[in-house]
Amino acid sequence: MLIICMIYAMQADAMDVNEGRLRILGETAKSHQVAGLITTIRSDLRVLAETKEVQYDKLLLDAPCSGIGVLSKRADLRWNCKLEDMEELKNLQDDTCSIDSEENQGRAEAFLLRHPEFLVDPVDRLVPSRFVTPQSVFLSNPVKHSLDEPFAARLVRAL
Ligand SMILES: C[S@@+](CC[C@H](N)C(=O)[O-])C[C@H]1O[C@@H](n2cnc3c(N)ncnc32)[C@H](O)[C@@H]1O
Repeated sequence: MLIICMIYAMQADAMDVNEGRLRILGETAKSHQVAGLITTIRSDLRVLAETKEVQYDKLLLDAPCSGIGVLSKRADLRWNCKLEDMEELKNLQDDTCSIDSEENQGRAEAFLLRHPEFLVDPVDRLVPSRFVTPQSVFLSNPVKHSLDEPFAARLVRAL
């Protein structure tokens, strides 16, 4: 739901600068009876990346993008996070609501160039083959498939 969901054992830390989004997450978690598993943290991810006081094994990044994959609903034009801030991680899932390859494959490829210790974890065992690109990441067509999250890449630290 939020920009990142950091998972440690059965616990998840959800971080966002937007208090309203965190409140909605808290309410949703409560209604699904998993509130005890999620800690919401109001913070700027860039600050966390600089202090590096916390380390996680897995991270789901739903970073701000142009949102052009869901233009019928909204357009979030900020792009505040840098994938390279996540270099301490073992697993990273990068999702966007965009159909712009520069914001999708372009970001993942640039990260992999800077971090050769990471590899793409192929998504073909997780989603139908029509959503799997030759680079083994998830890509859907919002018009054709009526899905709001057009892109996802799973990156795993190999070394
Ligand atoms: C694409 S939206 C994620 C929306 C979320 N998946 C949801 O369904 O509510 C990106 C989120 O990143 C948050 N955000 C933007 N810059 C941030 C930053 N520097 N640190 C933490 N959160 C940030 C925004 O407040 C926004 O909620």
